[in-house]
Amino acid sequence: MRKSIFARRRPLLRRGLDSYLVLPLFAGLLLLAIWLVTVREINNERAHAQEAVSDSLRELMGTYEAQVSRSLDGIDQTLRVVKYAVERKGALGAFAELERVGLLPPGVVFNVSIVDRQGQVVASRPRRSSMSVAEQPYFKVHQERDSGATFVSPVSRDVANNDWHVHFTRRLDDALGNFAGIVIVETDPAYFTSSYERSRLGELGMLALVGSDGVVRALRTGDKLSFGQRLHARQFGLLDGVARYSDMRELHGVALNVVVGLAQQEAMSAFERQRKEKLWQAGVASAVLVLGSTLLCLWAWQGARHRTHVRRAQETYAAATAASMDAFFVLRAVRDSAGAISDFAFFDTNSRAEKMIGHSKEELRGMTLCGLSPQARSSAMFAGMVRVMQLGGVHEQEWENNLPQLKARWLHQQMVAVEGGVVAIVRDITERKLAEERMRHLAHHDTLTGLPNRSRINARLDQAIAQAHRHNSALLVAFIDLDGFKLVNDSLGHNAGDELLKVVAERMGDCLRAGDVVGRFGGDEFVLLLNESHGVEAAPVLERVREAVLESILLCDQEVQVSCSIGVAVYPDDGADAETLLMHADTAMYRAKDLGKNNCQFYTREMNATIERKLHMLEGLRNAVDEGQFQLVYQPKVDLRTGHVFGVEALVRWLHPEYGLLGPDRFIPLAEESGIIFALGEWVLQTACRQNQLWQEAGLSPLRISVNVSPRQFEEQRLVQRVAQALEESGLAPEWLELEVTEGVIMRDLQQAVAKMGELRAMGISLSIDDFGTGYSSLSALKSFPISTLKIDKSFVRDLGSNAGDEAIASSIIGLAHQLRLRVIAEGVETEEQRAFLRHNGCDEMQGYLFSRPLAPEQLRQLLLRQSPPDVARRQLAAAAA
Ligand SMILES: Nc1nc2c(ncn2[C@@H]2O[C@H](COP(=O)(O)O[C@H]3[C@@H](O)[C@H](n4cnc5c(=O)[nH]c(N)nc54)O[C@@H]3COP(=O)(O)O)[C@@H](O)[C@H]2O)c(=O)[nH]1
Repeated sequence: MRKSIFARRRPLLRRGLDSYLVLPLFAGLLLLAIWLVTVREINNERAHAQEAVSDSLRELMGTYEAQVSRSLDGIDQTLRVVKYAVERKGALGAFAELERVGLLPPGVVFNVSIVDRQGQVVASRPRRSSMSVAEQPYFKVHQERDSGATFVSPVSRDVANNDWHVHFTRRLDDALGNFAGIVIVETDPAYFTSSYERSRLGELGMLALVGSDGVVRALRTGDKLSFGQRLHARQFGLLDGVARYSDMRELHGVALNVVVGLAQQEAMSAFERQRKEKLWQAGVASAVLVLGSTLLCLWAWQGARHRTHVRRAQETYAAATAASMDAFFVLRAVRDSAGAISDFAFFDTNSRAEKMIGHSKEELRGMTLCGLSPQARSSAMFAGMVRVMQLGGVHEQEWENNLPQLKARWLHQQMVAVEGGVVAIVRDITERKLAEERMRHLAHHDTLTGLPNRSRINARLDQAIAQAHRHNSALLVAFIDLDGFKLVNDSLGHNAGDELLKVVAERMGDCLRAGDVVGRFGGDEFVLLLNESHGVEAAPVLERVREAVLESILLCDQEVQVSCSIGVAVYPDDGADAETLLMHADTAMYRAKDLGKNNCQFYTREMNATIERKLHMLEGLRNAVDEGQFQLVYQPKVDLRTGHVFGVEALVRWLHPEYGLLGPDRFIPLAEESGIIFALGEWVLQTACRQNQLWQEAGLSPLRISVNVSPRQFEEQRLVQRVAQALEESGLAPEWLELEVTEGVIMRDLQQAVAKMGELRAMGISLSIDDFGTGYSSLSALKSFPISTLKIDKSFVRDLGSNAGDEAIASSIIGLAHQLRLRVIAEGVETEEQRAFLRHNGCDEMQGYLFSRPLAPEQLRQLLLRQSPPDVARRQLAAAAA
């Protein structure tokens, strides 16, 4: 069941009043009231009952007293009548007289006797035999005392028949007033209790006739009759173990008391019944009350406990949410007349939410979501909340915020349905989203240029192929490789290289049409995807790109110029899938390189033949060293001042079994690429050293032989070791060996290069920088090179005499070299004009076709002999003839 969180906290007093603590108190008071009323009623009932008992007693007493008084009056009457008759007629005639007038009492109840002064019964009714009562106390009382009153004796046995009787006696006097005997009226004691009525006295009621002497004349309790016992008035309250209400009254004119008693048990039985009934009712009411209040109390206690939990949970929630990094919104659903959710009203928020929304909690409490932001109704947030209210449970979603009131771009929202509304936990995930975007971008883009990377280009190419297929249009895939980038990178450093790539990337981008794509494939390789839909040709874009790349760039305060080689494959003619198109574009690009760079080539099937040839060459190259297919030619180096050959440059040739004699440009890059350069370079080094040593041993003037060292060769760890080995094996002195390295090779890792050059220099070997001017050596770096010669690249020499720029460069290099105390050699000197310029500008040495092409060893030997002094030449010729 959903809990409502919209209930506000109730006031303390109300919470206290209906709390489980008040209930027992209230129940206790009610219980007390019940019992007070019950006890009071019982007491009242008791009082009424006791009053009724008193009334009954009084009534009984009245009745009993009247009865006994009547009986006693009758007895006394009889005594007086008999006395009168005796005193008038004598004892014997008295009864006859009385019987005649009917004044004698019935003999069944009373015995009447006349006793003479000796105590002898002289007459009796009913008749009995004579006997003496002289010893009886009642006779003696009258004999001894002259009293006209009736004496009532305690119950005693009759002398005649042994029956128990109460004796009432009166004194008889003679004419002189002397004692003349007594008159006795005796009766059964039961006579005085015969009026016992069960209906009034109950089973245990009491009637008694007691003498003033305390001796009981007759006592009836229920069916039991007794007499003779002496009892005090208060003892009648508890006889035979039965408690009774009793009353005693003295009879007038006779020393007797009448006593009536009602058994408390019987007299109060109605009351007791009622009392029990009331107690039972009160007991039941109490039990119901206790049970009810206990249950109620338990319920209230549980309720209070639950409220406490809820309160604590709310307090915890409030504390937790207040400190939370997430924004909490408690929103109550607002429904329209049809019951549909039309809005959400703010109910509660935390401080993070206040910040996010720019309103305080108090301000928000009076607002609705759509009231705050009308766009909210169409937002993902609103839809999510409605959904969670309909489906329940917990829902999460991320959405891009379009509500200007929320100060976040991306939000993560977790919603929980509660009774009547939702709790929304909202987190600003803008930073995470941006980071993800960045990550996504990085995964698909090149960090340096920001262009799509290889994986992205592949994906875009797949899309572009699909689109071209759909539209039945052509797609151009251009593979672009920068020419000379390596040189810039190696010479000016990686930062300059990076800058160059960024500029080139930007320029390429500027050349594209809408819908074209440029990406960086890695290193200095770029790929263009150009659509040729609707007959619009893409070739002009390629030309624009080529020209844009060719524009010079200022890097490290130097103007640098690079070009690019472009290879193009066209969908669907050159391939139907991305891989094939890229492969063919790459092939075309290599063809562009082969054709002198800075041009664009469209893929043709023949290009594959070139590639195949290249592979074939590579295969042959692997065995060429072992099979002795290489040979060295030597180009003389001439002193410009003397015109004498002072050294030679060893240049390698490959006598290919199929293709004939191949120049180094055809196989050196392949050897570099494949690593065969290590073995080939070692062979060149050893062969050159051996040849030079042979020439020297043949008596020719010693020459310094120059050997070209390629970049990978120079970087190899074992270079110094290999050089030392070549010298050792050939026996050539180190001063007759020179190694030529290019600027780019040195600049690639300047520190290590300088260290390695230092090692070689220390061995006594000379070092020169080849193709100087085409790299980007800094002057400060140049100072630290342990070199002896700079070689001016033939590209600057070619136009000497006609190109002022080249002339300026050449003369600058010469001046610079001399300032650094280096010798300068110019290569590719083909004309007298060039030689004249060089000589005139102080160039020290030259090599070129003007003087000699590269020569086979024997040809060179002949040339050297020609310039040797005559005696040396003669010796040489003789040696040759021998
Ligand atoms: N790592 C190695 N590189 C080598 C080796 N042998 C040669 N090479 C490098 O190959 C490049 C081409 O060399 P090559 O075809 O031999 O051309 C050289 C000369 O023939 C040429 N040259 C000399 N004089 C002239 C001239 O007057 N005009 C003209 N057009 N060309 C001329 O120049 C090349 C020598 O250049 P350089 O080395 O810069 O002095 C070349 O770069 C060689 O370095 C090798 O064994 N290992």
